[in-house]
Amino acid sequence: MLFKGGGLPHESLALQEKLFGAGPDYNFMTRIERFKNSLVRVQHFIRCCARYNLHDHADKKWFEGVAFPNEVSVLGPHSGMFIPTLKEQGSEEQIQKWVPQAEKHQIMGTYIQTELGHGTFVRGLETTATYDPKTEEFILNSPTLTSIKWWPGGLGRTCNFGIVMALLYIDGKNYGMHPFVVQLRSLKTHEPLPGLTMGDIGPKFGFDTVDNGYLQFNHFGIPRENMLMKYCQVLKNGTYTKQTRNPKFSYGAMIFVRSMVVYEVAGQGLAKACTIAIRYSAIRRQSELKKSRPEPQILDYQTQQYKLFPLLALAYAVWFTGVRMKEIYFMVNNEIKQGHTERLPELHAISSGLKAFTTSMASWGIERCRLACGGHGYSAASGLPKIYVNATGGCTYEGENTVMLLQCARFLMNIYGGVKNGRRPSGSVNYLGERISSRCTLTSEFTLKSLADAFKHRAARMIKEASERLNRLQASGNDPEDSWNLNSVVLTKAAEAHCHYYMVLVFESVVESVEDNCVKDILRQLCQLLALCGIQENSGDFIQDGFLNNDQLELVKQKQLSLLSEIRPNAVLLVDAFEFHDVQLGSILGRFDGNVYENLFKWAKKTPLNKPEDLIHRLLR
Ligand SMILES: CCCCCCCC/C=C\CCCCCC(=O)SCCNC(=O)CCNC(=O)[C@H](O)C(C)(C)COP(=O)(O)OP(=O)(O)OC[C@H]1O[C@@H](n2cnc3c(N)ncnc32)[C@H](O)[C@@H]1OP(=O)(O)O
Ligand SMILES: Cc1cc2nc3c(=O)[nH]c(=O)nc-3n(C[C@H](O)[C@H](O)[C@H](O)COP(=O)(O)OP(=O)(O)OC[C@H]3O[C@@H](n4cnc5c(N)ncnc54)[C@H](O)[C@@H]3O)c2cc1C
Repeated sequence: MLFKGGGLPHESLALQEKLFGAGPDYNFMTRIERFKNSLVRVQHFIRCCARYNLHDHADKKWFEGVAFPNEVSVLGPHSGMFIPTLKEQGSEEQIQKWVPQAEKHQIMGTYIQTELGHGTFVRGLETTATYDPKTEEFILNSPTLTSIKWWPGGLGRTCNFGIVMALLYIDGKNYGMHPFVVQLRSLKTHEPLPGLTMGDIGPKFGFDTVDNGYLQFNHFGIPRENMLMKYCQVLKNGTYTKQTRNPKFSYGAMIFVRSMVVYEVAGQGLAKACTIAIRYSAIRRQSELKKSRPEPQILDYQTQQYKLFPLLALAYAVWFTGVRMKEIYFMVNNEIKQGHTERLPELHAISSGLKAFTTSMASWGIERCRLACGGHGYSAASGLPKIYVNATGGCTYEGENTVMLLQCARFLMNIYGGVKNGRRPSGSVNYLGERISSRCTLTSEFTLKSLADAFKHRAARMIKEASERLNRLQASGNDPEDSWNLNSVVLTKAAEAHCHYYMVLVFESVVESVEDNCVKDILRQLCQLLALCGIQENSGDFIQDGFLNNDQLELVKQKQLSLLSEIRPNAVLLVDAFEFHDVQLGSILGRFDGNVYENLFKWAKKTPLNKPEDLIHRLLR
């Protein structure tokens, strides 16, 4: 109950739905079968929402976790981007018009921004929306090959609506990127409307159950009322008005999804992979530890613990950080709604940074879990390939990770520059206003405070050095843009150090808040392990300025190893605490009942290659 709290009733309801738990095995389906099967579950999910009166977004999420295990359905872009953008960027009238239809799934939408030629560089997008005061329409057009919209989830076959990001032109003047609600397909025939060329972009690394699509506009007219007008308006006569608000408000949908991805994608993905690998390591026996004794569980090998327990600690850390990220998002978004925009830059920076930092760590961690499962980890029956291909998409979508780290670094450089000019930082960066201690106080006790302080020191130093290096590059004659590029590796590392510190701090605060002493002790061990592994893996960063000395590094190593033995008795319980149902794990290796071998054998017998098939038989005869 540490993790799920109020969500359990909805999860249990979903688990009662036969259509979700049973059915054909995902691994034996072709892409088209996977897509169709997902659509069947989407329709059933929609019926369940009506039957069980599920309106609240969080309640639906619990349900979705069972209905679409380890995959994104077309409901992802609809409920994660289309509806939130309508709500955040639409006027009251527009919200009244579209949101109820969208929430009842009478219209299905997606978020259409990326183009063939540009994804990262939003200001480089080329799709135009030209206002015609005579017809009171915006004419959407794709002027070049590279302006064809490319990637939006659900665009290929499913969605009949979309929010299209396009450059607004009035009277020949470019007003920049704006969001437009566009009907794409007939509500009767589901055919694309005339003036639109659209379809699926083809097979991908993962995301098989989503029809990511392309869309080309050929002078396609939409009513004036379809530009989302909360922040900017185009009047009938073509007059453009805007509130004196931050132009980056039109990027709001991206901040929302980035904030959610930390928990939904990185936290969940890594926790599932750890559950599978640790449960399996308690079942699998191999080799000899002692002569003439039974083969040990592979989880008893120190090297196996060294592979998996730091990932378990990381899974807890990312999970807690994801929960905190969601809270911050809703808090700051409420402030923004009330006109207080001061914390928007910080929200953008921390959501960009954490999205990048945690999805990269989770992808790397999921792959290590697979390796830790040996041969059976390589089988689709482990469930790990599916978890990996879907989670690793999070490193790219919603802002490619390097680019996101650089956005975070940009904020850190601004703040650090301000501190140099006497401004006091606050929130997640308040430590940049503190004096950096030059010596580490770490002792063999390894208090969580002293560990967090070590990460604070590392982040503050790396940010300071990145800023000073930037200044030096400029002082030696490089222009600001070249200096930035020549410093960008250092900048991304500074941003990572900041995010790492943030994650350790969140974990520490969770441990401190736990009242049950037994749980607290176990979580403290995990938090210590997370921090100690972080120090060891990045030891250069901690010793470079003499902050940590060799004796302290030796202590770090010793404590790390002793924690492995201390965590071992609780390891399986610690993954059970995530409370993933077998349906959600989709893994034979990670089954709760531990009945791995019998089920692997049953599963292999079902593989389609074992069925009589004429052509294969003839070729082999
Ligand atoms: C319930 C939801 C669950 C969700 C769970 C997820 C499950 C999965 C579901 C669906 C799966 C897939 C969804 C994927 C959807 C997509 O991928 S949609 C497309 C996303 N595209 C991107 O993310 C593009 C990335 N690029 C950008 O964001 C920007 O172009 C850029 C930030 C890289 C640069 O923007 P630009 O306008 O050029 O800005 P700069 O000149 O660099 O900076 C100017 C200042 O603006 C600040 N800023 C930038 N972005 C924001 C922002 N979003 N908010 C606030 N402020 C921003 C920037 O820091 C600069 O500030 P200063 O001048 O003060 O330094
Ligand atoms: C599974 C999936 C789902 C998606 N869903 C949607 C969707 O629903 N709607 C939608 O609109 N889009 C969607 N996208 C598109 C996605 O948002 C973009 O692919 C993403 O933002 C990355 O942009 P890009 O493809 O242009 O990468 P690129 O920018 O071309 O990245 C390639 C390389 O260039 C580097 N690079 C680029 N710019 C810089 C820079 N300024 N500084 C340093 N390095 C740089 C990157 O770090 C990277 O290594 C989806 C993508 C995927 C993979």
